[in-house]
Amino acid sequence: MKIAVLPGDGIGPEVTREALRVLDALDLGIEREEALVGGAAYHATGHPLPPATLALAEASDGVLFGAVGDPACDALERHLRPEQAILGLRKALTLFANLRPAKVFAGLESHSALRPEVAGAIDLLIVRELNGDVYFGEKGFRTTASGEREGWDMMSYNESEVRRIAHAGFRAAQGRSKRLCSVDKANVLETSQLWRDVVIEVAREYPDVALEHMYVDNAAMQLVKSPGQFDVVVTGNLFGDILSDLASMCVGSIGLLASASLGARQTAHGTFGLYEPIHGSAPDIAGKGLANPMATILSAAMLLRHSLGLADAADRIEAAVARTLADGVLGRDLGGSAGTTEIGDAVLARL
Ligand SMILES: NC(=O)C1=CN([C@@H]2O[C@H](COP(=O)(O)OP(=O)(O)OC[C@H]3O[C@@H](n4cnc5c(N)ncnc54)[C@H](O)[C@@H]3O)[C@@H](O)[C@H]2O)C=CC1
Ligand SMILES: CC(C)CC(=O)C(=O)O
Ligand SMILES: [Mg+2]
Repeated sequence: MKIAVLPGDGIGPEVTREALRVLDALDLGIEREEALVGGAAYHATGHPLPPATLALAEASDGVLFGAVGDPACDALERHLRPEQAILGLRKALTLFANLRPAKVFAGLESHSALRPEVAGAIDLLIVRELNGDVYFGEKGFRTTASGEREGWDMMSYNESEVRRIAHAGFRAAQGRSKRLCSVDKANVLETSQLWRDVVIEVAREYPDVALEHMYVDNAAMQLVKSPGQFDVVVTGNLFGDILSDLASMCVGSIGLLASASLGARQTAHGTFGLYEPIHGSAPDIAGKGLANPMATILSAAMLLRHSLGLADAADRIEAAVARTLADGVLGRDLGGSAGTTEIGDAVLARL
C-alpha cells in the first residue's frame, strides 16, 4: 500500500503534517512519498503540477492532498496558477465524484452559525461532480464591439458526465436514507436542464430511492433554514463547491469538512481516490499554527476507508476526532484557543 502526499501551499503543509502523525500512530504499514504541488511546485519547477507529481499520484493507491493557492501567484497566466494543480489532478485522474460529508459533531451544536436545534439535525452528504461544468469549459477575455473588456467561461455538461455522477448519487443514497436531492438551475440554464433530464432517466434504475429536484438558490436558502431535510445532495461542480462551503458553516467550521474524490479505478485495496479538506490554503492564517487540521485528519480517514480497505482504522480516527471535539478541544475557528499541533496531539491522545 502506497500513498502520495501532496501538502501544497499555505496551511496545506501544516494540516497535512497532523494527518500524517495520526496515520503514523496507527502503524498501518502504509508506504508514502511526498511531492510538490501548487505554488510550491511552481516556485521550484515553474509548473504547479509537475509531471513527476502527477506520475507519483497515478502510481499510488491514494493521494492525501493539503491545499493549493498562493497570493504571490494570482497574477500568473491561469494555466500556471496553483489552483490548476488540483483541477489538473482531478481531471487527469478522472476523479469525477467528490464526496463531501457534513455532520454536526456531538457538543458542537452551539458552535454552528445556525441555532443549535437547527444545526443538530445536520447529517448530509454532498456528491459534487468534479470533472466538468464551467470550471473546465473554454474561457477567455475579449473586447466587445463597444470596446469594453469582457471575460467569458463556457458552462456545459454532456450526458455521460451527468449519468456517471447521478449513479454515484443514487448509490450513495442507497447506502444512506434512500433520499436524493438533485440541485440545479434548470429554470435558467440549458446545462442544468440536461442535468435534470439525465438524472430523471437514471432514477428509473433506482426505484428504491426517492428523488427530488431543487434549484440551487433555494437549496442555499434551505440549507440554512432547515438543513436536516437533506440527506444526499447531488450537484454540479460549481454549485457543489459553493454549497459545501456553506454547509461547513452550518456544521461549525470549514476546518471540519473532509472530502474524497473518487473515480472508477480499482486497486488491489479499494477505489483509487484523492482526499483533501474542502478548504483552501488560507493565506490569512498560514504559518501561524492556527489552522484546524481536523478536516485533513478526517480526509485521511476517508482515504483509509475508500482506497486502502482499512475501515476499522478509519473508524478509530473518526471516533478520536469526535471525542476531541466533545472534550472541548477547539481551534480559533470554533471559538477555542487550541493551535494546529495541539489539536493533532489531542486527536492522537484519543486514538
Ligand atoms: N482545494 C484547494 O486546494 C482549494 C484552494 N483554494 C485556494 O486557497 C486560497 C485561499 O482561498 P479562500 O477563498 O481564502 O478560502 P480558504 O478556504 O483558504 O479560507 C477561507 C477562510 O476560512 C479560513 N479557514 C480555511 N481553512 C481553515 C482551517 N483549516 N482552520 C481554520 N480556518 C480555516 C481561512 O482562514 C479563511 O478565513 C486561494 O488561492 C484559493 O484559490 C480554495 C479552495 C480550495
Ligand atoms: C480551488 C478550486 C479549484 C476548487 C475549490 O474551491 C474546491 O474544490 O473546493
Ligand atoms: Mg471550494
